[in-house]
Amino acid sequence: MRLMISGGGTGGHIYPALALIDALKAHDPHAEVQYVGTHRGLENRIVPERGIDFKTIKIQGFKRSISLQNVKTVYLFLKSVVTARKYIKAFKPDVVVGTGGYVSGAVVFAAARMHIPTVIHEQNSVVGVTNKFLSRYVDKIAISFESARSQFPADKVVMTGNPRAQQVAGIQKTGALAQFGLKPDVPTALIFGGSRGAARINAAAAAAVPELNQRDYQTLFVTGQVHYDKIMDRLAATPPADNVKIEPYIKNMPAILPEVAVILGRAGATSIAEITALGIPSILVPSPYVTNDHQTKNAQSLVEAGAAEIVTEADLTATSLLNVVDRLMGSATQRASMAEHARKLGMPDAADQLLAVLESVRH
Ligand SMILES: CC(=O)N[C@H]1[C@@H](OP(=O)(O)OP(=O)(O)OC[C@H]2O[C@@H](n3ccc(=O)[nH]c3=O)[C@H](O)[C@@H]2O)O[C@H](CO)[C@@H](O)[C@@H]1O
Repeated sequence: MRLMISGGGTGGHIYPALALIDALKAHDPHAEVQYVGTHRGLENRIVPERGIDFKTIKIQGFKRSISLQNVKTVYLFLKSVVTARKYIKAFKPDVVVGTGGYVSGAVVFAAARMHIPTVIHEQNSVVGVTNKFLSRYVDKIAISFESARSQFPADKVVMTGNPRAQQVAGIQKTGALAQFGLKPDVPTALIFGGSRGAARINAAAAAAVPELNQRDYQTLFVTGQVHYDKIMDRLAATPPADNVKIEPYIKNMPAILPEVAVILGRAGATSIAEITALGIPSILVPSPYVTNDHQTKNAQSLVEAGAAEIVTEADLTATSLLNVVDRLMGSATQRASMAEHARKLGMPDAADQLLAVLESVRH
């Protein structure tokens, strides 16, 4: 199969695309893949590192208010459709897949207009702007939450789950925490705010470091690349002890996750696919800054199943963070129960399901 895939901006759109590519290559070692992203998004760093053929398009999102910027956005969108057509003509894909982000809008739209089979993958329970726009033009729409179904044309929707779930499911512990100087046999809490880090989670976690230093559990606190220096400056007077490690970004999250006892983090859809595929107890702090508050809805599906707890961003302080993390780290029984409930929501064959959708639309 010749697969062109596009998804950009944040890790939540990129990692599902990479997981699908891995699954395709496992089934068909001769498959050819081209990834189209932007030069500004995280994909520009993550995708070429994996040796995947990577092309870029310049594009920007719409501002919610009427502005001159929107005129520029429309111009850039039309221009990017022209660029996408050029890439498609040269690569000759059998199928074009979009996993979200503005860039996938231009690529998938161009492909649909050229009568090339198209599929989009929606990670969230509330549909993103780009996928909503594309839903009119594409052949099939793969979803990860049942609640997304009614927001798309019914005849196109297939429930597949998030392919990242399959990539992490069943991964065994390898002692990967040792690379950060942590002990593999001591329970570890992972604190991170999605693929880009979250200022409020960082502030609460940084203020909690003097206390975390005293705990008999370990903490791995991932700040997000752009926040790292600021957090380390802030902690100059109260540096982390040996049981607390602070990192800007984790490159190989699938290796780390099976070793984590509890996650405190955002409720991004791809994080949730990982949490449920592996059965990790979680404390979710939904981002209030996303479209239609979709992270709260993502999180609620886990809370209702007894798999997670929610702390709102407004309630998140060093004290509330310590209270909830201490409580879960102190109760192996509660963790085991949450883990079991989380695992029940997991979709460990999601990448195969999505591959089947790709095969079904191929001419
Ligand atoms: C602010 C924002 O717009 N967030 C959206 C974005 O979140 P975001 O990009 O944060 O995505 P998710 O939380 O869904 O996924 C993050 C991904 O990055 C990985 N990771 C994270 C940190 C790290 O150091 N290393 C690493 O590899 C995680 O393992 C995971 O695979 O896309 C999601 C999926 O469409 C949406 O649900 C989120 O609402």
